[in-house]
Amino acid sequence: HWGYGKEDPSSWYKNYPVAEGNRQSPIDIVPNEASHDRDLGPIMTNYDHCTSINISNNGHSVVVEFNDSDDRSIKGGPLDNPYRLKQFHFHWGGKGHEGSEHTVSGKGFASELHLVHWNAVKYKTYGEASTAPDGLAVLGIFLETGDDHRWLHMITDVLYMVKYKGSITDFKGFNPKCLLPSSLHYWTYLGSLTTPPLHESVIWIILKEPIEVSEKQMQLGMFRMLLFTEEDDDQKMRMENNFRPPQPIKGRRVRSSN
Ligand SMILES: NS(=O)(=O)c1ccc(O)c(NC(=O)NCCCCO)c1
Ligand SMILES: [Zn+2]
Repeated sequence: HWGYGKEDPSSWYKNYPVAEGNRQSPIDIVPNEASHDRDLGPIMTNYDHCTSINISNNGHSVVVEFNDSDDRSIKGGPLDNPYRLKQFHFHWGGKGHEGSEHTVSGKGFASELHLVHWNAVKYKTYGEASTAPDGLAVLGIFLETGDDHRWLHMITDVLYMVKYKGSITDFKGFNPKCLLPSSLHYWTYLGSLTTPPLHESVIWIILKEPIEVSEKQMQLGMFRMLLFTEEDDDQKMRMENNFRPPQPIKGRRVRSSN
C-alpha cells in the first residue's frame, strides 16, 4: 500500500500512473513568476454553519471530518461556484525537517493545513466531485513555528485519542475559521490530490500568510502523538514527513490575488 516510507512518493506512479500527469500537486510557487490577475476577486469563507463530526487517523494524516450539508463554506476568487467543506488535515515533517507540501521559492514550512471543499452545485457526492476537473477546492495554509497558536491546542489536546491508524473519536463544535491567518491573499493554480489516487480535480488556493504554531505544539502535538501503524502492529512507525515533494509545473500558470 502507498505511503511515505517504503512505498514512498517516487514509487506512487506504479499504481497511480496519473502521478506523472500534467496537473500534479504540490508545486514550488515562485511569487514573482505568478501573474497578478486584476479580475481575480477575494476569497470568501464562511465556516460558521459547518458542523465538525470526528477526528481520525487514516494512516496517512490526522483528519477532521465535517457534516457536508452546508453549501456556503468558500466562494469567490477562482471559484465559479460555492464549495462545501468536507474535511481538513495536515502534512508535516519531523525532527528539524520541514514538512509542507507546497514550497515558496524553494522554501518549505514546518507544516501545511489543507481545508478540503467540494463543488456540491455541480456534483452529487464528494466521491464524484473528487474525480472532476473542477470538483475540489483545497485551501492550503502554511504553518511556521513561532508563538503558541491559541486554538490549535483544541486539536493537539485530542491527538492521543487517535494515535493509531484506524482510530477515530468524536470532535464536535470546532469552527476552522480559528485556523485562518489574518490575510486571505493567495496564489491559485489547477492541480491534484497530493496523495493517491492523485486525481487531477483540485483548484488550489494557497494563502500567502502562514499561521504561527509553537515548536511545542508541533512536537507534542503532531510528531510525538501520531503513528502510521495500527494498535496491534508491533512495529511502531511515528507519523512524520507525510508530505509529497513539489511536482513539475508543466507550463501551468500560477495566479496571484492582489
Ligand atoms: N492532500 S490533499 O490533496 O488535500 C487531499 C484532499 C482530499 C483527498 O481525498 C486526498 N486523498 C485521499 O483522501 N486519499 C484517500 C486515501 C487516504 C485515506 O486512506 C488528498
Ligand atoms: Zn493534504
